[in-house]
Amino acid sequence: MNIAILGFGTVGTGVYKIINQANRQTQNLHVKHILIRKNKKPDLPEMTDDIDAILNDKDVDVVVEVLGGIEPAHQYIIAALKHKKHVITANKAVIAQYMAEFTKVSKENGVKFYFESSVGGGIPWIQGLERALRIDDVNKIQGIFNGTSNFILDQMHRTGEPFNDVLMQAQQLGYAEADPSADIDGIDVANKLCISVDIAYDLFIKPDGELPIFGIRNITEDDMAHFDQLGMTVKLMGISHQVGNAFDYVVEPTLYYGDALEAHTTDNYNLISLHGKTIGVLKFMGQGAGQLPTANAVIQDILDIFQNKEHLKREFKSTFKYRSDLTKNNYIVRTEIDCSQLFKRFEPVVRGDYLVVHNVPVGEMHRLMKRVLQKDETAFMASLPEKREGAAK
Ligand SMILES: NC(=O)C1=CN([C@@H]2O[C@H](COP(=O)(O)OP(=O)(O)OC[C@H]3O[C@@H](n4cnc5c(N)ncnc54)[C@H](OP(=O)(O)O)[C@@H]3O)[C@@H](O)[C@H]2O)C=CC1
Ligand SMILES: N[C@@H](CC=O)C(=O)O
Repeated sequence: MNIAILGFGTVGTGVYKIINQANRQTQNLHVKHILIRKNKKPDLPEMTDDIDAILNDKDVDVVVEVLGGIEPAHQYIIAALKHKKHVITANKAVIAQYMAEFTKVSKENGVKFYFESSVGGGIPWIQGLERALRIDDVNKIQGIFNGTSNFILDQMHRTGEPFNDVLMQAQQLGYAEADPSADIDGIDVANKLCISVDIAYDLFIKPDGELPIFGIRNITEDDMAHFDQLGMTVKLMGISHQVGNAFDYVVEPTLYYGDALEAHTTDNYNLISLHGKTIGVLKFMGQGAGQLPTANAVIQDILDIFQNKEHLKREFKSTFKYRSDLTKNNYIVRTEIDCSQLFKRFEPVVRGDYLVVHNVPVGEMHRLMKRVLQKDETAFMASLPEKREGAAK
């Protein structure tokens, strides 16, 4: 099976390395072309800067898109599908925007479009979700979907190092996006949550407009110490529920008690859960970012194509509507401004430097926090877990 890799950065290099180890079932895979940027000097014989040469090469069976970003990734994926090449991508940003188009064009051309590595890096999450959907409706998804932000929060918690130092380490380790603001501002989680929701509810939604997103850019060492005193650990979560004809989704920092599995998800690991009627809660854990785990998931997709393994068919026929008040949470807020008035409907209680508000519809909380951020751009918030007997809240 002949493969063309578009983009030779962290993931592209990983795919090349694993294929060239030719171990077990990868022995029949062969990298024929690697697309590099124009003006870049090729340092491997497979390298070319000519996308048309790749598209027009009849011997290329699979195109692996790991350029990142929206264009030209979108354009190249569509062109490859139209040239009857199977496409595999790790690029969640482009999938979240164009999942419906990619699905349609791949069907029309009788080729596969697979993207296991785009959500959860090396974790077989898409495959697990698709398997669950063979039997159950999945009506809740919740996950630590971003390796970089998890690495940052975990390192800050364990070592007390400042945010920017830890972010730099995540970049050096190959976990972060080319623009790491996608990791720390929750955009990457939003992309992955939307892809998961697209599959779970058979509903195509884009990560813009109504999806409430609050990232971890503003978290401080003092916040971490405070949460620690409360016996809690903070994680950046993507969460969606579906009830009747409605669904909701949110990306926000969330506190967990020390005995929750989420609290024990360290380093670049992700932990993604689904809920189905007969399976109950199913959790998937593994390295959510990094060269080899991500490349491993890319190659699993290539092997699925090689072995003619079908994935779930998507039709996007559901008519569920987004409801911003489907879930209500308690939240802890840190801001220098007095916002008791703003939150007066939600039983605000001042706890030292923090304000705790109760039973706030998620969409409303994010609208109110936007107003807080206009006056105090350093403000931070996190949702609180269900109260337990005798636990601090
Ligand atoms: N790193 C990870 O852990 C994971 C990454 N992903 C996704 O995989 C994709 C790739 O990520 P990653 O490998 O980390 O990113 P990198 O930035 O390391 O690699 C991308 C490579 O593609 C090159 N490139 C970009 N645009 C073009 C173009 N138009 N023509 C030719 N080459 C181009 C870049 O060149 P240059 O350096 O010159 O810009 C770079 O070498 C992204 O979509 C990312 O979100 C998914 C899961 C995990
Ligand atoms: N930047 C992403 C890479 C994998 O998707 C992350 O940190 O999770």
